[in-house]
Amino acid sequence: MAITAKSATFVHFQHNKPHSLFRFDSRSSVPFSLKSSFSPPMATFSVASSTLGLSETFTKLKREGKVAFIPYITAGDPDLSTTAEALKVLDSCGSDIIELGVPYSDPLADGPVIQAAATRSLARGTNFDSILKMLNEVVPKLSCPIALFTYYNPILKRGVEEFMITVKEVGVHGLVVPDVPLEETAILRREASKHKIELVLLTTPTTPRDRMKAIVEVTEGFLYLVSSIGVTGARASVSAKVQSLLQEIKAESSKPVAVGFGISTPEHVKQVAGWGADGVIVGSAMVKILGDAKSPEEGLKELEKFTKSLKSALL
Ligand SMILES: O=P(O)(O)OC[C@@H](O)[C@@H](O)c1c[nH]c2ccccc12
Repeated sequence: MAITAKSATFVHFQHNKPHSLFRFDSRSSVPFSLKSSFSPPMATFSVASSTLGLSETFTKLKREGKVAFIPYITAGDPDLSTTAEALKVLDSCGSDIIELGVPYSDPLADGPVIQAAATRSLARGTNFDSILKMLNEVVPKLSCPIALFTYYNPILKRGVEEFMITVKEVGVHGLVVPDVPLEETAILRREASKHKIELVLLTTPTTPRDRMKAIVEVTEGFLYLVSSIGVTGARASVSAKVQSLLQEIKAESSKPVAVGFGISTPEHVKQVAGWGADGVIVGSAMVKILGDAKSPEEGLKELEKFTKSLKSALL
């Protein structure tokens, strides 16, 4: 299904107005009535994570002359026990960092595949506490770090400090909040660094250079370079602009840069790594496999095959 501005309700990343990362298609403003699934913490967790953090992972890979493979999946789709197994599959297939999406009722930056996954997951009753409970059990079995992916409002709803404490307790290393504008990251950054959570910020092909520099300055773990405007979703090709964007960013900072949006084949992975990316992020193509499968077992088998095919492009 082609992602059109209307269906996505979201035209492209807004870069010059600080109020939001995203500009909406005026014909379809997204209602902010939240059906969010967050509730106050029910349980406490404590697990010391023995894995490396995000930036340590990139430092290690750089030393080995390798590029990070970073898959994204939506928690609770098709269900949380399958998510737990999928995390182990992705880890065992050589993922270097895993992005785990917290399903949300208004995923503005997501294309149809991930939006549908979030809807299915919420419909099954997935909520933040059940995700934490699953992570508390699975993280100690993983060798790669988890970067939690959530929209801003659920964090605000839970309280920034409480959110950071809780995710740290279950062993999460990183956090990506795609809809928090740079001007509003101060409190997030303060609480994240207090609890040793690496807050990853995003830049896009239309972010002005001075704004990109400010974002690169404060991002932790790595910089997420969005390859193309629009929403998430597998694309036939990755914009060649990424190559010059990577050069521009690397002229400003030695921080690792991982590229996402549209990457869905081994050729894409090889191409983006060849352009100088320190990491390659694949989301929708992974989510689609789990969402389309006739059973969780089939989904996990297909996920393993697909992940190995992409990872082999980096070896
Ligand atoms: O789905 P893609 O096109 O492979 O892009 C990765 C993307 O899914 C993942 O990083 C992500 C999921 N939701 C997001 C919202 C904004 C930016 C990025 C994301």
